[in-house]
Amino acid sequence: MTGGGESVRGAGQGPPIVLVLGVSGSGKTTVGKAVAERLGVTFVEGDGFHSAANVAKMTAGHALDDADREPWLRALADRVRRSAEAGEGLVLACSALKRAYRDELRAAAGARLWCLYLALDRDTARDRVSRRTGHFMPARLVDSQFATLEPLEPDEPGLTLDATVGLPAALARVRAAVADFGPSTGR
Ligand SMILES: Nc1ncnc2c1ncn2[C@@H]1O[C@H](COP(=O)(O)OP(=O)(O)OP(=O)(O)O)[C@@H](O)[C@H]1O
Ligand SMILES: O=C(O)[C@H](O)[C@@H](O)[C@H](O)[C@H](O)CO
Repeated sequence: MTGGGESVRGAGQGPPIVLVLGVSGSGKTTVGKAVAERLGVTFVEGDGFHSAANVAKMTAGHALDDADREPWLRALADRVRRSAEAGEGLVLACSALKRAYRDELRAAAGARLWCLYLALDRDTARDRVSRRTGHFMPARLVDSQFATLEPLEPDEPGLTLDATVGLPAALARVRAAVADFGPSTGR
């Protein structure tokens, strides 16, 4: 897999601040929770920071635009900054589809942001989202997610992971990247 190519250790001192990103259905919540448990750090669900208006817009089948995402990203950046300043680790599940969105979160985290990009094909994303129950995101918005997506770039510390590999393999890949982490996160 391609990706930033740096280990989490390369992301700086202290416990990691991991951004799990990708389109809807890529498994950010599923993988992010497992990674947080593995690292022994707090998991934060980015969807929980959307305004009611944003959720209503997506539920009605309309994609968010930059203006809709701006207050959401600001709130997430504040959350990330709080952990960074406290020296705490964090796993944040957040679509972060554009490079500029990730740059905003990276600025809030200082050198400690490490990106786990879950790369998924469109058909699988659509299939997963349409089968999922109890979630506001309609499958017809999956195309807009791909239209907006800017994949992880080589200079962004992190890892690009095939999102179809399954949880055990995903965790093994992350574990390899975080293997050198210190006692505050290692298990
Ligand atoms: N590796 C996987 N293999 C098969 N199914 C998966 C995998 N990862 C997640 N799923 C399933 O795909 C669906 C979407 O997963 P999840 O909710 O974690 O994605 P997400 O990226 O957080 O989505 P969203 O951004 O829409 O909240 C869920 O039903 C989940 O069980
Ligand atoms: O930036 C966005 O378009 C949104 O964050 C979406 O990605 C949704 O929140 C998510 O996919 C729904 O679960």
